[in-house]
Amino acid sequence: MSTIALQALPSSTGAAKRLAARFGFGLACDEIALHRFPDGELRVTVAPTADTTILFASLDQPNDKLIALLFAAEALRRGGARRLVLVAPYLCYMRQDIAFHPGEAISQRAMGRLLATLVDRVVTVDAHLHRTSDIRSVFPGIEAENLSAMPAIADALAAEGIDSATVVIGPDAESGPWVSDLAGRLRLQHTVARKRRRDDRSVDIDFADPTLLSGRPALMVDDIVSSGTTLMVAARALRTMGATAIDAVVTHALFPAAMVTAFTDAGVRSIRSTDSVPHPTNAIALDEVLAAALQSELGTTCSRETTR
Ligand SMILES: O=P(O)(O)OC[C@H]1O[C@@H](O)[C@H](O)[C@@H]1O
Repeated sequence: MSTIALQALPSSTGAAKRLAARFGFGLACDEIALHRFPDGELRVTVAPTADTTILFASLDQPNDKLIALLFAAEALRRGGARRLVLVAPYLCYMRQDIAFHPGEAISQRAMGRLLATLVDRVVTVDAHLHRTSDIRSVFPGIEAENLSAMPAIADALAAEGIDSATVVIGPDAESGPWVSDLAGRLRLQHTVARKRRRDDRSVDIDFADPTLLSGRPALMVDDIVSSGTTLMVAARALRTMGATAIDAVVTHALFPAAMVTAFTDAGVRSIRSTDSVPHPTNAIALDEVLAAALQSELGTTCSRETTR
C-alpha cells in the first residue's frame, strides 16, 4: 500500500485543511515551515514525505511562494516523494500568454515550464488561459487540470435564492465561458460586454444592448478582480443602464480588502469570492471540487501518519 501526505504553504493551510477534512479518512495537513533570514532569503522545512504528496499552494502574491515551492519540492523529492501533486487554486502569471510588445516575457509559458520541472501534476481553478485552449499545453510532460468554480458558485447562489429577472454579466469577451456556464446553471439571461484596456487601471466598457438591464438586477461574474478597475467601470455602466442592484461574484479575489468601499461607491451591493485566495469576501468553498479531482490520487493509499 502506498502512502499519501498533504503539505501546505502557511497562507494556504485553511483551505488545505478543509480539503483534508473533505477526504474523510483523517489525512493530516502539515504546514511547510518558512524562515526568513535577515537578508530576505528563505529557509524551507517540510514534514516527512509520502509516496504521493499533495502540495497545496495557492499562488497569489506569488514571487516568494514560488521560491518556497521550488525548495519544498526539492526537499520532498530528496525525502522520497515519488509523486508530487501541486494544488494551486489560483495559478499565477497566466494572463500574459503572448508578448504584447517586443521583448516581453511570456510569463504563462515560463511559469508552466518551471512548475513542470517540480511536480507531476497541477490542479488549478479558473486559470486565466484566454487564448490557450488546453491547460496541458502550458505544462509540458506533466498532467494538468483547470477546474471550474462555476458549479460551486451556482450551488451557493441557488441555495440562497436569486431573482429570476437577474441578468448575469461578463465584463469582457474572456469572461464569456464562465458567464454562459453560470447563467445556464441558474437559468438566467446573460450578456457579455466589450472591454478595451488602456493600462493597468484604466478600461472602457460598453454593452451591445444598453436597454437590457433597465429595471433588472445584475450579477457580475469574473475570474479575477485585481485592481478592481474592471468591476468598478462595469458597475458604473450598469447603474447608468438602470440596473436595480449590482452584485458581483469572482473566483479569485486578488484586490486589497479595503477596496470594497470603492466598489460600494461604484454601485456594487455585494461582492463574494471563492476561497481560492484567503480574503474577507470568501463565501464559496472549493474543497468539494478539489476533492473530486484528487480522488484518483487516493486509490489504495493511506495517510502517512497511519503507516509510521
Ligand atoms: O480590472 P482588474 O481588476 O485589474 O483586472 C481583472 C480583469 O482583468 C482580466 O484579466 C480579468 O479577467 C478581469 O476581467
